[in-house]
Amino acid sequence: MAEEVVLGFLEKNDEISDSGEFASERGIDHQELTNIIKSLHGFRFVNAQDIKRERWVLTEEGRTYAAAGSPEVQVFLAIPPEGISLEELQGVLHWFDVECSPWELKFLALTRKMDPAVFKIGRSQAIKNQWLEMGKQLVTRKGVDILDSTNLVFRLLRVETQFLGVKSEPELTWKSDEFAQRLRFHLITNCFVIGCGHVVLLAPFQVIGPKEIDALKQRKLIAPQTWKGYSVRKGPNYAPKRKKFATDLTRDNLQRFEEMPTNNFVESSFWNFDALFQPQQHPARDSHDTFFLQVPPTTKFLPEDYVERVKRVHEFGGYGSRGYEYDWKREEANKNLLRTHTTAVSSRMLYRLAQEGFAPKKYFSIDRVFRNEAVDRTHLAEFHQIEGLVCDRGLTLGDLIGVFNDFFTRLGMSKLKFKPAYNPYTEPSMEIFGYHEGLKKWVEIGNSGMFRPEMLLPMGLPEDVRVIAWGLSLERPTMILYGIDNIRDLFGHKVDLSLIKKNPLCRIGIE
Ligand SMILES: N[C@@H](Cc1ccccc1)C(=O)O
Repeated sequence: MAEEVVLGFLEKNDEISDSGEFASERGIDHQELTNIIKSLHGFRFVNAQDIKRERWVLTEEGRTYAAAGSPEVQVFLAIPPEGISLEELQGVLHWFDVECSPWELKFLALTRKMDPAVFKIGRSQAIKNQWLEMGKQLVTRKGVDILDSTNLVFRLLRVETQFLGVKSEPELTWKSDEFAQRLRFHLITNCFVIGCGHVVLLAPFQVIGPKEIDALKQRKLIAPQTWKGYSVRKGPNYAPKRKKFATDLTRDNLQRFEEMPTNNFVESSFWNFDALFQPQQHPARDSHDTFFLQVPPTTKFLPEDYVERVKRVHEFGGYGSRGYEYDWKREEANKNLLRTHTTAVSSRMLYRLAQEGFAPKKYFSIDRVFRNEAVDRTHLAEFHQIEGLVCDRGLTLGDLIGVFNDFFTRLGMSKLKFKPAYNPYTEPSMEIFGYHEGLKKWVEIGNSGMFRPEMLLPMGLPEDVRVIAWGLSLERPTMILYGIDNIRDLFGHKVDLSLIKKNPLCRIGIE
């Protein structure tokens, strides 16, 4: 485990001065190490400082040449000593009489079949280098030393060795197997052509000079890249081991809950607000906070008898409540919007459950919601909510607190704070805060409560049924867990694609 390697190293040493070197010396993937460092930093197990370096990396074209040989060498090698016609040359599969092991032969064979584009570049470079005699009928090789040409590949390999931090040949095997194989392949092909293996053997480990870099850059075979890493020291919460948490969502976890259908981002104000006993003059229902739809502006269908009961509870109360004592307007309820919370789906589900006949249920959903918010480091106008609810007879606030303690300790978030809050649809209500070590402040990660009778009873649920419910941000706890201090690094167009490419996929087996 890379995390134990980091913590173990810091137990005996003051500092990891360069995460890149640390990763490559230990055969750890640097991206994986970076994620671990960020997470440890988030929990103040370590202090991490950014390091940035400008590096040259091979472009896709550069990588093909590093793997298959430079185009000019490919062309040169494809020409037999007696010469060849141009047409033939293009499709040639020429064979050199060499003694190689089977995999070496396979590599050699691969390079002989030439792509027409590579052929064109290779031919013009080979002619420019004066390696080829272009007769009317025949193309023949000139008796040349192609050390220069092999250098193209070796220059590329040298860029790569520097990038990998490889300093000598023995290091190669454990630095990168694939790279070592490629290098070996070039040594074989090029040694036998130029017959002076020791010269090229040394070449990859020489530091590449600015002139060579320039030439490679001009041929677009290399490109600059900013490499980001960390230097790491012990943090205030340092311990040689971190308690492990079950962060994976297992099939077993999921099976105990039913997933709510959250595939409609457009919702009516009725299900998003009115059914939740949210009065029509509530500020959240203003266009400053909510995105209303222009087309289509209103919903087509609402269950009429239920709408009537909702109207009555808003206006006059009932079920032991006074209601809000205002004039409830159907037009307000009809307005379409982008749902502001997935609790809109919870209200639909509970209504449906009441129609079907009550049975104890556990529901969850994870999906997108929208709010007309000013975007900053911790806010986006669209984000994801993890919604959950449990309905059964006789549930209490203690059950709700129990669920959170269990849920968040399993996610590895130990510093939690609950604060009394207000929601029109829950009583009591609690906000949940988690401490963000990086931002050095408490961050709200969710909101919760027990649904009010004014919401449940008009639906037709039995009187003793209690519903504990919560809506958590998906992004906030993720930021805390991974030490990310800007939500835009996690979601939206500024996300670093390598984060997506390199992070493991979570797959949940369904039989
Ligand atoms: N809908 C609330 C979360 C919540 C869900 C369920 C009960 C209480 C609160 C929000 O978006 O913040």
